[in-house]
Amino acid sequence: MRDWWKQWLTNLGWSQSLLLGTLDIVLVLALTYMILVIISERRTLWMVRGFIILMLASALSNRLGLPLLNFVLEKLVIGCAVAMAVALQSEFRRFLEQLGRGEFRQLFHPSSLAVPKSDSVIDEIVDAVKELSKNRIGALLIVETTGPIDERDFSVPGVKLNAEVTKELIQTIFQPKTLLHDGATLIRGSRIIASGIILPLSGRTASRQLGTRHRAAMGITERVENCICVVVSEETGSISLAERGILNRPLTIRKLKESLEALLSPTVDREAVAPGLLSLGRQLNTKALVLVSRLLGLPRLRRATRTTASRDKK
Ligand SMILES: Nc1ncnc2c1ncn2[C@@H]1O[C@H](COP(=O)(O)OP(=O)(O)OP(=O)(O)O)[C@@H](O)[C@H]1O
Repeated sequence: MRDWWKQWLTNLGWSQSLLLGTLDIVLVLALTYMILVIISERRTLWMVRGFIILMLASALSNRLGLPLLNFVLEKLVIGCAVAMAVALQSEFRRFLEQLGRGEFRQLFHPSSLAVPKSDSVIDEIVDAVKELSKNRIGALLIVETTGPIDERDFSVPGVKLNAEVTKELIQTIFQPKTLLHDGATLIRGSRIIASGIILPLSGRTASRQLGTRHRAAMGITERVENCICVVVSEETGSISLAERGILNRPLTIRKLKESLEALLSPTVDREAVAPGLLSLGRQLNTKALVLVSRLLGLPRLRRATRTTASRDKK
């Protein structure tokens, strides 16, 4: 196989280096696209961009023959790589898991942005949490931010509900005498998907006061980046919000509402950085049409491009 490949490349002659060069560029582009898909947040992208700049600077200093600068930059690159591995551990974990499961398509497929939570859904959640906290009823809500969570990330997937999010339903679920009060409840968009979900616990050392409910919230949010958890303590009635394995507590109802609004609305920080391949294709198509219409001065083509652009905006 290897000999055949070598023979084929030799037969190609001068076009061999061109072919390999193109293949090299295509593979690097594919890798870059995959990284953008995995990162999926502009905030994190800046960090990766900074890292790439450092690597380029290190390569440049090597080329220019500046050994001292190169030495410092190389050490900096190694330090940053370790820091990034820690900071992006959930992304790395997801990447390795998808690779291990053989889900290659998902590696190139940006998780579609979830329907932004309407104010009414946030209000229903906040009102329910307020009542639960007042009555010291323990609760654990998982709220999806971008894209659905894979059920396999839960220890036990719970009981499917698929019901509209209302404060009455959330409060009813967590009443201590109901069958579903134990475990977590999953909210996707404006629907309650399931209840009685058992989550993986966080391995991080947390405050001694924190029991399994809080550690479960930390566990799922450090494992899955596209969700947050709202926790109401049964013991104290305090409210906590877990994001990326970090527990913010205690929160007032006002602070919880502000945080939910900030985290669940599609703001700049949560904007996807890698467009879907379809939308990428459509954008390229539009740009090509604009160029052709400008060159040829065709009014119809111009109108067509305007229509495509406005469809994209919608
Ligand atoms: N792995 C888990 N996944 C989902 N829910 C869990 C998990 N472990 C515990 N819980 C929920 O937490 C409850 C037990 O809470 P525990 O007292 O251990 O935690 P806590 O963090 O101290 O919370 P609280 O302040 O409400 O007492 C269980 O009854 C169950 O409903």
